[in-house]
Parts: sequence; structure tokens; C-alpha cells
Amino acid sequence: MIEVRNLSKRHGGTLAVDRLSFTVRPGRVTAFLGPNGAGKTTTLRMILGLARPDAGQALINGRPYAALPEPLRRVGALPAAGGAHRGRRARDHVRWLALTHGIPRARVAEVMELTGAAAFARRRAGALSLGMGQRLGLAAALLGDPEVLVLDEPGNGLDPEGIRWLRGLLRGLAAEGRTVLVSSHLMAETALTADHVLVLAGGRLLADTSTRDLAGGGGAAELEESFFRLTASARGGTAPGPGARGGEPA
Ligand SMILES: Nc1ncnc2c1ncn2[C@@H]1O[C@H](COP(=O)(O)OP(=O)(O)OP(=O)(O)O)[C@@H](O)[C@H]1O
Repeated sequence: MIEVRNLSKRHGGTLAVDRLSFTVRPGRVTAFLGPNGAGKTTTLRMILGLARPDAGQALINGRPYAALPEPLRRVGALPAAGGAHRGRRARDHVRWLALTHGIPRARVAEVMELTGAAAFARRRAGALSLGMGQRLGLAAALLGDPEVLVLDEPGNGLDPEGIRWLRGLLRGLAAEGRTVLVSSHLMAETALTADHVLVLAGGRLLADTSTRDLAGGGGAAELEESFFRLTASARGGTAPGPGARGGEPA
């Protein structure tokens, strides 16, 4: 479970995150949606202890990330803090992570196979394509078999097979009872993958509801329409209608 309570963060003159509160529950895929600059990455970085909140707090299973014992075994993150050194081979990067976190070497082969990173295991990180880099990042995120996944645009750069694979992976992880928070700009993919959606704009929460509800029981096209309606005010259009901020009690 991830709990965000009254979280705020200013970058210079920009209020990137504005008194944000939500809960990400286990057993489902939660999509984190919002236009460019909405504050998604800033929020995810605060959840992962990579940025310090100006106010409020973000807790993972009741503790700030920095206070988690064996964080790599609790939380899988993408992008991870300190990505692969450009000169290091893909497999060596994951081996090094395993070694420094007391994770058995056999697990390295497992996650390399699972993510398709085995296909370019001997390439240097600096020579990987965008999608290969994402697969390597996902291998690192999954290494510790974590119960919480925090992934910033994991589909970025993946090919169609990779997107489909990612969808199955995320749904499988949620079905195992894990907490899965994924930021995305892809409405069609969100409609297929996510059970629940959080919509952010201007650092504030506009919706915290089931994907089905936001899509009005429809599919990807309806979800996209609802997203545009909801975020219109943030883009200088009309304000969202009543009941947009819905969902369930905290
Ligand atoms: N390091 C920084 N310095 C200054 N401003 C920043 C910094 N990081 C983010 N911002 C600003 O904070 C706001 C939120 O940015 P953030 O990256 O969190 O949004 P986002 O929802 O992840 O956007 P995108 O969808 O484009 O990735 C934006 O106005 C951005 O310009």
C-alpha cells in the first residue's frame, strides 16, 4: 500500500505538487494519469525518497521509503535511483545490484529472461535502445521480487510485443496481491491494463476512481474523452463537471 498525505513540492516558482492525497491499494493496477507537467514524476520521486516534500508525507507500507528495511526487496522502481553505468554490460548491472543487495544470483537470470533483457545481456548499457533500456530497468525493478511497484512510464519505447508483455506482467503482479502504480500517457493501454486511475493536473488530484467508472463503462475512447473533459481546465478549457472527483472513500 502507498499512502500520500497532503504532499506538496515547489520547484522554484512552480508549485509542482499541491496538497496531494491518495492511497494506492494492493491487488490492482493503478494508473497515474495527467498532462505534461501535471506533477506525476515529482510525486513518484517523493514516494521513492528521491525528492524531499516541502510538506506532507508519502508512506510505503506505513513507512517513508528511506526507513524501509531492504528497500530493493520491498519496492521496485522505474527509473531506479542510479541507473546502469553506460559502460557496464546489461547483465553485469543486474548482477551488481543482486550482489550489493544480497539477492541470489539465480534471480538475475530469471529477471533477465522474464523481461527479455537476456537477449542483449552482453551489450553495454550505453549502447541500448530506449526499449532495451526500459526492459533492463524493469529487470532491475523486479529483481528483489518486491510487493510494491512504482513505475514511471514503463511502456516508453517498448515495441508492440513488449507493450503486450508489460500489460500481462502488471496484471499478473496485481493479481498476486502486489501494489502496482504506473504513470502513463497512453489511454488505450490504460483502459486495457489499469483497474483504477488517479488523474492529476496542476499538482492536484482531479479523479481517484475505477477505470470503468472514468470510462463510463465504455472502453479506451470513452476513457480518453473523460480524461480530456477532466483536464480541460488545466489546459485552459472548461472546468470539469460535478462528480468528476469520485471514487471511493480513503
Ligand atoms: N527539477 C526541476 N526544476 C524545476 N522545475 C521542475 C523540475 N522538475 C519538475 N519541474 C516542474 O514541475 C512541474 C511538474 O513536473 P513533473 O515532471 O512532475 O510532471 P509530469 O506530470 O511527470 O510531466 P510529464 O508527463 O511531462 O512527464 C512542471 O511544471 C515542471 O516544469
